[in-house]
Amino acid sequence: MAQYTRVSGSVGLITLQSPPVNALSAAVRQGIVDLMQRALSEPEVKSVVICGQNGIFCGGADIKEFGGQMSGPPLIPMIHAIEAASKPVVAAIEGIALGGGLELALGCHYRIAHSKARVGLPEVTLGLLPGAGGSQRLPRLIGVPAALDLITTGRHVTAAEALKFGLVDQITDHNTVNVAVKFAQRVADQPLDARRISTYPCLCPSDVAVLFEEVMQRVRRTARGAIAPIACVQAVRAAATLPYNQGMERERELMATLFTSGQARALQYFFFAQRAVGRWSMPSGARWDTSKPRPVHKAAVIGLGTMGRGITVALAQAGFSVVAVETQEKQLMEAKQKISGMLERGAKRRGVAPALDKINYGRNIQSVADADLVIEAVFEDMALKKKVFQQLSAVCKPSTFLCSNTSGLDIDQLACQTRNPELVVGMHFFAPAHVMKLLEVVYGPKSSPLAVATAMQLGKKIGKVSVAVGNCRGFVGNRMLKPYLEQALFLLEEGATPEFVDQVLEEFGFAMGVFRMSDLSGLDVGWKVRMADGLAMPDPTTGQPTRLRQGRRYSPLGDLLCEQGRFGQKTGRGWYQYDKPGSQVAKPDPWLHSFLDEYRARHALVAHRIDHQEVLERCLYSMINEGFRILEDGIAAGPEDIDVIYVFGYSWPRHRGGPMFYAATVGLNKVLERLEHYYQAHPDVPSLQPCHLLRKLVASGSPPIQKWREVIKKVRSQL
Ligand SMILES: C[C@H](O)[C@H](C)C(=O)SCCNC(=O)CCNC(=O)[C@H](O)C(C)(C)COP(=O)([O-])OP(=O)([O-])OC[C@H]1O[C@@H](n2cnc3c(N)ncnc32)[C@H](O)[C@@H]1OP(=O)([O-])[O-]
Repeated sequence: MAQYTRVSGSVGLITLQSPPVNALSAAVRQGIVDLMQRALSEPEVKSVVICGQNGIFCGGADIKEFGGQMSGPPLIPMIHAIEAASKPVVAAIEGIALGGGLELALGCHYRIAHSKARVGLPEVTLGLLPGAGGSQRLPRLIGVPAALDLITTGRHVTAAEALKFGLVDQITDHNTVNVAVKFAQRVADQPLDARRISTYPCLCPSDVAVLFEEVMQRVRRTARGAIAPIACVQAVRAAATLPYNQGMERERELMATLFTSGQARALQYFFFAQRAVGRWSMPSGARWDTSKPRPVHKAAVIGLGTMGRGITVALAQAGFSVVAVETQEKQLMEAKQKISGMLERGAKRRGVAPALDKINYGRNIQSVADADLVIEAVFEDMALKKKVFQQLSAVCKPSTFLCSNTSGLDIDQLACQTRNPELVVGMHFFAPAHVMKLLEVVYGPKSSPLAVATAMQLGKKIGKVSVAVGNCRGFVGNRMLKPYLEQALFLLEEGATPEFVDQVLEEFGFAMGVFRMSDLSGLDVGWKVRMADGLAMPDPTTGQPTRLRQGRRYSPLGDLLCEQGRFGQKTGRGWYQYDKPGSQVAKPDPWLHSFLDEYRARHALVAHRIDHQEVLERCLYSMINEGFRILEDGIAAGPEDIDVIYVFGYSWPRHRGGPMFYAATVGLNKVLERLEHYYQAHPDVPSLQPCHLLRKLVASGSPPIQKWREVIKKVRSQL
C-alpha cells in the first residue's frame, strides 16, 4: 500500500505504507506504480518525493513473499520507470533504506537522508544479491571498491558515510520529508539525464582486475561454502566490464541461481528464526508478551576469570554500572588490567569513549548487596557455586535476580541455596563473552517468568541473541555437543584421523572442526568434568582404561591424552602438534597417529575405511537426534531455538540454517534411516537410537519445519 498527497502545490508525495518496515510487498509495489503514473500525469505536479510511513523509508523486498508465488508488478521495471520519469523524483530516507529499499532510492534522481538513517544492501545475508539493479547502479554511483565492500559484506552504513560515498546527496537533522519536498521544488526544472545512474559509466581503478581477484579470494576464504558472496563479486564485475543492460542480464541470471538455492532458503529461515527466539515461552505457558521484565540499573559479576571479565565488559559497554568482585587480590589486579584493555580496544573500534568509569571493583561479596542482578562466574564447581549462591542470598536485597554463568550444571540446585529460588536463572555466556552473540537463558522449575523476562531483556540490551531454554545437563548447546564429540572419538577408534574428521566438518562449513576446536578450548576442561562424573577412571579390576560405561560405549582417548599433559594449544600438544604452547597453527602429529594405531591394537579394534558421508552423518545426525530429544523434553520450545543456539554459539554454518533446519533439508526419513543403520551397527551407543519425536514426525509425513511445533505439542501432551 502507498498513499498519495499533493504538497506545496507542485510536489506529489508518495508514502509507502506497510508496517513495520514498509517492505516492498506486491501491494506496496502496485501502489508505487499507480501513484507514480498519477504524479507524472498531473500537470500541476512538477516533482515527486517518495518516503516511508512511521519514519522508516523501506526494509527492502518482502522476505515473507519469497517462499510463495511472486505476484504484483516486478521491482526492476518499477524502478526503471522511476529513473526514466520526466519529473525529478527525490527519495526522503528516514530510519533505514535496505536492499530493494535502497535500490528504489538509487532509481530516484536524488536522495535526501536523515542524519540518523542507515542504508545498505544486505541481500548477501539472505543468500541473495541486490537483484533490482543495485549491483549495477551502486558501482556506477560510488565506484567499484566501495560497492564491492557494501555488497559482499551487506553492512549498513550511516548517513554520514553514505554522504561521503556520494550515495546520498544531502543529510539533515530536521524533518526529512519537508526538506525533501523543498529540495524537490528547487530541482523541479533541472535536467534529469545527468541524474539517471544507469547511464553513468562505471569508473574503475586502474588495477580493477587485481582488485576483483583479491576480493574474490577473500570472499572465498571467509564464505565457508556460502555461494552468495561469490555471486555478489561476479555481479559487480559485470557492472565494471559490461554495458548496463548486459550487466542487468548477468545480475538477473546470478539472482535466479541464488533465489532457488537451498542456502537462500536456509538464510531466510534463519532471518525469521532469529526473530522467533525473542518470542520465548516456557512449558508453564508463560510467554514473552505476558511476562513483564523488571528494569536492571545496577549489575554485578562475581568471579573475574576469563568469562567474568568478558561479561563485565559486555555490561559496561552497554552502559550498565557494574560491581565486579574477585576475592583473590592477584586475580583482581590482573582482571582490572585486562578489562580496561578490552574496554579501550572496543571503544577505539567503535570510536567512542571507553566505559571505564562504569565499573567498581571489589574483593568483598558484600559490595553487591544493592545490585538489581548478579551474575556468578566462578570456577565450574558445584560446591563452590552453591556456597556463592548462599552468600549472595544472604547479602543481596530480596528482589535481586541471582544468575549463574554455568555452562551446564543444575540451575535448580543453585536456586535451592537461596531465599528466593524464583529469582534464579542461568545466563550462559559463550567465550569470549564480550564478543560471542549467544546467551542461553536457563530457567529451572522454580524460575519465575519475571526472572526469565528480565534476563532476556538484559541479554538484548547488551547486544546478545538470547534464547530461553529449560534446565537440564548441558542445557541445549552442550547437551547436543556431547554425542557430536562422542561420535568423533569413535571414528578415531575405527580408523579415522583428527585431520580427516576436521577437514570434513570444515568443508561442511564449520569454522573449526571438532578436534581443532577441542585443542582451542583445552582438552582438560572436559576431562575435569568427566573425572568429576567418575567417567575418566580406569577399570577398577584391570586398571586399564575401559571402553564400556554402564553398558554404553565410551572412548577414553581424550582422557589418555590428558593423562600425558596433552591439553591442546595451551600445552602445544593435543590432537595436533603446535610449534609452542599457545600457538594456534595446528599440524598433524605423527605421534598421535602411532598412538591411535597402538590404541586400536590394544583394544583389538580393526580400522575400516571411513568416508566423508560417514563422518558427517554420525557426527551431525547424532547431534540432531539429541536436538529432537531436547524438543521432546520441552527444554527448547522450537527448532528455531536450537538452530539459533548452534549458529551463534557453535559456528554451525548459517547458510545451512542450523542442525534442525539441516535435518529438514536432508529429509527426516533419511536422517531416521541412517540413524537406524548406525544404531544397528553400534547398539551400545544410545545417542544413535532414533528419538521418538523424529519417528513421529516422519510418520506424520515429515511436515515442514514451520509445522514441527504442532507435532511437538501433540507428542508432549501424550507423554
Ligand atoms: C530485490 C532485493 O535486492 C532483495 C531481494 C531484497 O530486498 S531482500 C531484503 C533485504 N532487506 C533486508 O535484508 C532487511 C531485513 N530486515 C532487517 O535487517 C531488520 O529487520 C531491520 C529492517 C534492520 C529492522 O530491525 P529491528 O531489529 O528494528 O526489527 P526486526 O525485529 O528485525 O524487524 C521487525 C519486523 O519486521 C520484519 N521485517 C523486517 N524486514 C523485513 C523484510 N524485508 N521483509 C519482511 N519482513 C521484514 C521482521 O521479520 C519483524 O517481524 P516480526 O518478527 O515483528 O513479525
